[in-house]
Amino acid sequence: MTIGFIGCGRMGSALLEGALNAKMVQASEVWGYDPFPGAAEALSERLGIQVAQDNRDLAAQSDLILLACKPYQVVEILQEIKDLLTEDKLILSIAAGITIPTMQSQCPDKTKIIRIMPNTPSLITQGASGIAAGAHATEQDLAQACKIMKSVGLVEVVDEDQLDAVTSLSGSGPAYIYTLIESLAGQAQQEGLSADAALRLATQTVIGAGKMVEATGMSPAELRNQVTSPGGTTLAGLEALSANGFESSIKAGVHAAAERSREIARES
Ligand SMILES: NC(=O)C1=CN([C@@H]2O[C@H](COP(=O)(O)OP(=O)(O)OC[C@H]3O[C@@H](n4cnc5c(N)ncnc54)[C@H](O)[C@@H]3O)[C@@H](O)[C@H]2O)C=CC1
Ligand SMILES: O=C(O)[C@@H]1CCC=N1
Repeated sequence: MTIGFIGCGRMGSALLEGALNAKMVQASEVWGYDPFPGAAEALSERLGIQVAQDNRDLAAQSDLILLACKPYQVVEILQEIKDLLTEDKLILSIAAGITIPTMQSQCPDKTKIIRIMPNTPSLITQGASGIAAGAHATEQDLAQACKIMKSVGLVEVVDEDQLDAVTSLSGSGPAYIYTLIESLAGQAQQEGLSADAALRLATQTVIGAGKMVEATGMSPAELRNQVTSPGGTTLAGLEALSANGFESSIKAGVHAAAERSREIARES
């Protein structure tokens, strides 16, 4: 099997490295193309992959073609490689908001397509991705796509219409958490901590709380109760958060991102 990466930017190179680490393929069976000078060449020097001359060369060489370019480039690139898409090839796309029907409409009738919504922690193998298969993709195709994504983190197989929710949660979510860390650390500084210590403590608190949910199997509500003593500091903090709209702000943020994802899909 050969895998080609159309776009060797942040996400493309992370997934490429993940596929190699998972030993799905040898470096000599991986192709990369990126018009940005040196992008694919740098991966070739570091990891030993092959550099394609252009997207057509890459499509001809690859059994599995992973679109890791910007969303607005997907249709144009599929038009460019359309005549090379034989029935055995599998297209994977991580482009936000570009639906399987939109991609299918640019490809030969039976083209196998799988759509993925990853997130940036995939760059450090801590990703959380949603995966949805198109009508012509087989169970084996889905298993291959899952294997690539599992090499960089957690994977949930979903229906395509659930990918907007995945985008609004785990796709955009790292940005919400960075904002949370910034706010926690910023206020702790006001309360007397140094900037560095506040950032370290805020970051580890987010990591530790997430790992508690994962490791204990307890619900977030049960874990919250363990922290909250009657008449204590946590209760005072939680009440102030609630009075200032914490939960409703988060719900509004996730909803706005999901709506924007649906809107981008309609426009594509
Ligand atoms: N950054 C994020 O949080 C997430 C990004 N995505 C999706 O991942 C995709 C890639 O995003 P990033 O890696 O963050 O962007 P990036 O800008 O780092 O990478 C995109 C790459 O595509 C290359 N490119 C431009 N024109 C091309 C062409 N004609 N053929 C081949 N390659 C071409 C660019 O030179 C660039 O290196 C996007 O579609 C985005 O929607 C999905 C989930 C999360
Ligand atoms: O902001 C965006 O549109 C992309 C999709 C998910 C994360 N970044």
